[in-house]
Amino acid sequence: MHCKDQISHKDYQRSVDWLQSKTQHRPKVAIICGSGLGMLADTLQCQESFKYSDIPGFPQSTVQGHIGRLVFGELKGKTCVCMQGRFHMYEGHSIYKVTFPVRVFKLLGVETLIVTNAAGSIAESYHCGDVMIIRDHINFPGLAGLNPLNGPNDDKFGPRFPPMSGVYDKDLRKLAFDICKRMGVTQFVQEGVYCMVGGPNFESIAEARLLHKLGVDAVGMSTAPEVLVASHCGMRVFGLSLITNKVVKSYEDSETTNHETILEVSKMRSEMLQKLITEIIIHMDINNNQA
Ligand SMILES: O=P(O)(O)O[C@@H]1C[C@H](O)[C@@H](CO)O1
Ligand code: HPA
Repeated sequence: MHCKDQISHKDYQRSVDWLQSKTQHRPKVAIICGSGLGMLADTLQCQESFKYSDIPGFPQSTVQGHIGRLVFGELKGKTCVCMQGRFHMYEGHSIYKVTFPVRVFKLLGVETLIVTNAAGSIAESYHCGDVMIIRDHINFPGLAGLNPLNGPNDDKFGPRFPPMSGVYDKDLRKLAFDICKRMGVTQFVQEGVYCMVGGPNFESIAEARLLHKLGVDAVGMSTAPEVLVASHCGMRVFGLSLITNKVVKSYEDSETTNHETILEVSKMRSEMLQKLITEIIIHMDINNNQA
């Protein structure tokens, strides 16, 4: 990855101009759907959708379970934009391309970003099918210098040295938990630390044990770069991990992880997740339609 891959303000604006010429929707909330979780977009009313391949500057989704469409619409009167499929570095995209849509959302007027992902559990108490409200993250690629904010800082988006404490909005986390109580699903709900690794391989046992020692609750291959860029440009961030598999931490355990099982578990819980996210959006303060 080189800073030469960095994307200019003009390039983000080109994508924004294209989208605004095609849709009247002016979203305040953006949702990034993780592996197998794209069905949420299908529940939007008054939908208008665009294939990534048609949007200037957008890369292509290549992972199964990531459809590759940007869907605009309303959830109970609140205007949203939903990524049916995200980009991962392991697909070969630069980290700037992975986070490209987030800055496009910012320029479209989005104030709140909701990120979802499929993740493996490191915490002993977690089960497959649990939903983890993300309290914080460990960004391994970021710690190693692979950061979407590398290169000359664009002050129009945010400061050179952004803080990363308290990124996952406390009020939205509380709102989500209260909604889970009302939905009667708290037995499936956790709150914890998500760790991003580069992928595309799943973890070795020694790596899984290391993550456990570091206080990681769930591990995945996305989310942190998008959250970083959103937070840098002042967006409010809320994140959910769907626990799709248990990460093997014992040499006696012969179980292995695969993407197909991950997609099956995502499917199983997608309805609950859709309901939860819809309720969160309905109940969050949104300065709707005042672009
Ligand atoms: O986009 P997410 O983070 O939901 O995708 C997860 C991590 C890998 O991309 C893939 C592994 O099955 O699912
Ligand atoms: N490890 C990394 N990424 C993942 C996993 C996992 O176990 N499950 C879903 N995404």
